[in-house]
Amino acid sequence: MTAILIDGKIFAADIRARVADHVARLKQDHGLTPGLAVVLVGEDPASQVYVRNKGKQTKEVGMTSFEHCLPADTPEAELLALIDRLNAAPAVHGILVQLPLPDHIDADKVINAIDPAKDVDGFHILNVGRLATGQKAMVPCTPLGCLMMLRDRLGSLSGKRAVVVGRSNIVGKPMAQLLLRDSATVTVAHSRTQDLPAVCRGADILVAAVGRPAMIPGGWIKPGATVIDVGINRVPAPEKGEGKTRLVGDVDFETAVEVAGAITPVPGGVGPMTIACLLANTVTACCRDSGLPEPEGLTA
Ligand SMILES: NC(=O)C1=CN([C@@H]2O[C@H](COP(=O)(O)OP(=O)(O)OC[C@H]3O[C@@H](n4cnc5c(N)ncnc54)[C@H](OP(=O)(O)O)[C@@H]3O)[C@@H](O)[C@H]2O)C=CC1
Ligand SMILES: Nc1nc(=O)c2c([nH]1)NC[C@@H]1CN(c3ccc(C(=O)N[C@@H](CCC(=O)O)C(=O)O)cc3)C=[N+]21
Repeated sequence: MTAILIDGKIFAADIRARVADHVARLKQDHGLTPGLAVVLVGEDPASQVYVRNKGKQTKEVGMTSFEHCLPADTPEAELLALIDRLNAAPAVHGILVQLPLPDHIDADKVINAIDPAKDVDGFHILNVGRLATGQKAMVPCTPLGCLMMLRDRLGSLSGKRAVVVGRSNIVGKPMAQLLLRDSATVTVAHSRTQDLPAVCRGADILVAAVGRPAMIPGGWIKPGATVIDVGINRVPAPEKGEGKTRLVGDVDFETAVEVAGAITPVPGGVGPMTIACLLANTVTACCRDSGLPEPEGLTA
């Protein structure tokens, strides 16, 4: 059996087109342009690439992109002062502070300083609490993208057995909340989970968000399961030449594709959806801010 490939690139392009449509209407009917501010502290090359990509895609859908790249030794107080300014800026509807932050900065403090209405990452404690209690929230982009692909693939998730491997605040926990909200039976596994292979084999829906290259082999997957691979791991690729690397997920794609019913590839799966959902959240934030109807089908 060979799994159906869930193409995140095509899916994300469709979301971006719908976002662009809504942005055009906001401009035409209300003279509004949604704005997204991305803040990067430090010079991590991978993060710089992501920030550049986000800026490019933000402009492509007709929104305004504000980029703030600060040196790695920026004092926490200075970052907090920037967030205050962005909170107060009417042209900024969404704020994203790229994680991880340098060690001398308290990430929780920074995240909770963002106006919850502009928290397009959905990491602010108020949005986390709203999601957990079923109130209208800003939903974290990566889990939101995964949920959209799962709903598209499976229709209803009700009663399905879902296993999320990983319990981070940015992926695993909000993913579990979204699956629970759609009435899946959810198990959250992590580094202390006993007999992880058996836990995974029970999953109709398996979401891998660990950060360990190809750690989940086909033998851990229930035949026909839907597998969402969130992992983004850069590994050496000597076959491409000396010093070259390639991206792999947390799932061992070659063996998993033989067992799963459907699977997301890496790259080209969850990653592009994350950025598309960030743009969607920014439009949603802009509409909520102005008391206008939100775009349909772009929120959880
Ligand atoms: N595609 C995208 O858009 C995005 C991709 N990512 C990628 O997703 C992956 C996960 O990211 P993130 O959630 O931030 O990572 P974290 O490092 O914050 O969390 C990793 C989780 O995996 C668990 N874990 C680690 N080792 C094992 C193991 N051997 N068995 C079972 N569980 C284990 C940890 O358990 P414990 O809590 O017990 O330590 C932890 O809960 C990374 O590869 C990251 O690059 C992240 C964000 C967006
Ligand atoms: N505040 C905050 N919010 C985030 O959402 C956030 C963050 N910090 N820090 C880092 C992680 C990681 N992340 C990715 C987004 C897109 C791709 C992506 O587009 N990946 C492409 C490949 C890109 C490449 O080739 O390098 C793909 O999978 O096809 C990957 C990873 C968002 N994150």
